[in-house]
Amino acid sequence: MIFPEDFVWGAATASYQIEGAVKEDGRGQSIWDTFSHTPGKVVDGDTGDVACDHYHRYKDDIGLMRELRLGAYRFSIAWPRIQPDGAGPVNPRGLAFYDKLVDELLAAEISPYATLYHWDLPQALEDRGGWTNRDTAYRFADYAAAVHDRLGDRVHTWATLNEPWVSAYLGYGNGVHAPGRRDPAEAMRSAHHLLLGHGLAARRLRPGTVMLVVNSAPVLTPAQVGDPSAVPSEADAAAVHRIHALLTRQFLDPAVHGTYPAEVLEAAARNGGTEHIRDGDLALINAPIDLIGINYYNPCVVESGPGLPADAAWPGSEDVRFAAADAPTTAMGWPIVPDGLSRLLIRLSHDYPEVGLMVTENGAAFDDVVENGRVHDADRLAYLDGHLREVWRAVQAGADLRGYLVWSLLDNFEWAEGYRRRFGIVHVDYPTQTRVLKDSALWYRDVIARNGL
Ligand SMILES: CO[C@H](O)c1c[n+]2c([nH]1)[C@H](O)[C@@H](O)[C@H](O)[C@H]2CO
Repeated sequence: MIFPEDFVWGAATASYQIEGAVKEDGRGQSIWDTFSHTPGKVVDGDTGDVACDHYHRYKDDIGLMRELRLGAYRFSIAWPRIQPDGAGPVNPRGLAFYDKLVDELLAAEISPYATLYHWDLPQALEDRGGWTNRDTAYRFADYAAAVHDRLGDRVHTWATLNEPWVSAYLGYGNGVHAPGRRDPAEAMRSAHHLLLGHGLAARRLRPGTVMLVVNSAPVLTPAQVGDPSAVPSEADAAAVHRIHALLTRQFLDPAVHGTYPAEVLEAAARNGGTEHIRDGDLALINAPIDLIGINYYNPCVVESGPGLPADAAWPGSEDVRFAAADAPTTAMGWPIVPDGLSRLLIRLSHDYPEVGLMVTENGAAFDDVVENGRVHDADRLAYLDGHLREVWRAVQAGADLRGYLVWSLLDNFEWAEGYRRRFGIVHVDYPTQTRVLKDSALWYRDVIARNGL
């Protein structure tokens, strides 16, 4: 299975998950600093205070990327390093870190892909309402412009947001993520303001390549997981359609087509109203973009559940049951369904033919053991192999798929799960910060060298 000649192979990380140095060089506090230091929010009371100490070890980590022959590295920029309070003058020492990071990547012949927002909102903005406050969208666009002004001569691929659904619905809906608020109406307002920030920022990142990164999944009934030809009941089909609208179309329809699905407007009307959606907003959100970044881990399995209330993370999910899939699971409990990725990519290439696609995250957590300086992570290697075969199938089916970025380069701070869940193809021993290339990393290096499987 050989991929197109210009197919991009890379890896992804995010600032709060790997950098550490949370009080260094003028960095301000983020909502994840606040959240992780709040007792009971993160497993084992873990925080990103040190993480992988990437802020100090980035040159060595880029050496590992070069050893793996990565073509691209997707990282995120910590807004609180650039504007400690989320607005106003740029902190030169914060920007200088990314300046050096980018130069080191270019020296290693690795293309820098910068994500501007991967969840570490400056706490000062949260204190003024965070993403429930429309003004935050405008602050985000100013921040994006300041970063682009400094790095845009060398960074040519930009992601505005990482997974606005997660930011809105886990941050403001069920509170599992920072800032830990639990209000469906606030979640829906936040989703809209995140999209507004995306649209305002996208216009200020040209002439770069601009993408919106979304967590997405094929929404399937339990029977469809193993049998794509399974015919759902009318009620189950309606549940699938509605959840696909809430999970994926809520973000891609406005960004690519300048419209909201009716299901989203109906959910908003039942959860706080739609006054936050002002005339002209959708035109602002619908800024031209070049790519949709797809973060895929597993399908979303649903069936009708008459009488069930909406899930707090899913305003509008009344009468829907989120079901288990008949499949093996990762250490996160997520079902392993590789063909879900090809089914998703082919569907999105049909729904949004105007833009290209890139897999910006795919990977798996398994419990790793270091034996004689090696990590034989056969389960992660099998997961990646199975999913890459589906990426290849999607390309053969005509999807305009530009590349694949594995999540993640390094074991890192896995949000509310802390450090107990390891997604890296490189093992990190946190007490010593020793890095070890897992078998999956050595395998991935060979995939890249062959440009295929
Ligand atoms: C349903 O999974 C989401 O799409 C998702 C999974 N993941 C993500 N989003 C985030 O973008 C990463 O920061 C996480 O570390 C990573 C692993 O949990």
